[in-house]
Amino acid sequence: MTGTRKIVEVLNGKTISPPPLWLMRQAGRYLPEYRQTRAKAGSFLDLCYSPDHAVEVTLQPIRRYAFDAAILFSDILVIPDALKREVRFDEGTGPRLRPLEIDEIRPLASMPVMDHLSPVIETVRRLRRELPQETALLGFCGAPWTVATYMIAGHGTPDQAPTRFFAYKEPKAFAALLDILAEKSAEYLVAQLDAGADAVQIFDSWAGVLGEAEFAAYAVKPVRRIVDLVRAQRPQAKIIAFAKGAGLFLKDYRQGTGADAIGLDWTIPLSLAAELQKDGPVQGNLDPQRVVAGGAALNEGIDAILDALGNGPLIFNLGHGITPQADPANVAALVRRVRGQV
Ligand SMILES: O=C(O)CCc1c2[nH]c(c1CC(=O)O)Cc1[nH]c(c(CC(=O)O)c1CCC(=O)O)Cc1[nH]c(c(CC(=O)O)c1CCC(=O)O)Cc1[nH]c(c(CCC(=O)O)c1CC(=O)O)C2
Repeated sequence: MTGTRKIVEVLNGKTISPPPLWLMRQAGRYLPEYRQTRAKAGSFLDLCYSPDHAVEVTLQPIRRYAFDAAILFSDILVIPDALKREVRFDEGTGPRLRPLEIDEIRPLASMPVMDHLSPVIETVRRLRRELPQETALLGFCGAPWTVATYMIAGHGTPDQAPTRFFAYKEPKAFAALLDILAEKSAEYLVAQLDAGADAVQIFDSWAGVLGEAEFAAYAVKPVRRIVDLVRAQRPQAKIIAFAKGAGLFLKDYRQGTGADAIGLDWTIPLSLAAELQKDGPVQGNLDPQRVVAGGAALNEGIDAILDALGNGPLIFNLGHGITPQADPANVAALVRRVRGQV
């Protein structure tokens, strides 16, 4: 049945017109129905670990927009949470974790994560049963670099300076942390695939702060390790890798990581995107603020992407997650325009 899922077809290199689409963070705060469920669920992580609620919020944008893929409602920080880093999401201030000390790194290797994450895997299983047959189901994890930035600093930071500093001062310990995160993440992705995910995405959302040597060592190498570990167990796995802000470093990113498709943020020129598309599927890359602006800004952004990338293997998406300020009516307009229904 997966043959009829357009996103799986594109991940196999096929050009489909109009392109299939989904949006990062499509289940989220911009939807009133998400906010209602969120209010009932308790904390944000309670929502992530409650299959009933996580299935409900994942399905909400599918009911509204019939996106070609659902993305599992979870978060990249469930891995540190499973590693006992005491992850908390305070209202409006973003995540807080217990900052990692250097001597706490190596013991992480022997910590099991899958018991803690079993409710998320149950959510995947239920979603595959409840989604329309033609709708793909995507799983995901954070890339080791991006997850490490939260574990080292203990919270989000503007340019990940604490982690860049730590990596320069303690390169061996930092490399060990990235290795451990790659192994735990690969185990988590294989479980998502086995539970019914058609493909998985690896989010390296903070790759854009890395210099050339650091991008190779902290972004490409650990993601390649996840891809190799997953493919060693599930050779047919379809993997999307998204390194936000990577710019010209994307030229070697598909080959360097072994990913089937690469996600592009909105700062990637469409001329470069078209070059990258010659090597395989690309995903993106509308500026999420165009969805907030709506009107001509939204339409012009969509048209430029379809003109430049619509004749090759493309999964239409934003260049990063949809923001809470987006108007659901603008998302409906986006879907109609991408599908040529205007
Ligand atoms: O600012 C920071 O560094 C912390 C960011 C943060 C995270 N989870 C968070 C927050 C607070 C917030 O979004 O306000 C907390 C978070 N994660 C999520 C939500 C829901 C929403 O966006 O309104 C929220 C807000 C929760 C709430 O307040 O109700 C859910 C989430 N996180 C994520 C995903 C996967 C995806 O993006 O589609 C998904 C699933 C979305 C879906 O099912 O449609 C992944 C995620 N979580 C996170 C990151 C780090 C980078 C980033 O935020 O963009 C990333 C990767 C990424 O989106 O690029 C960490």
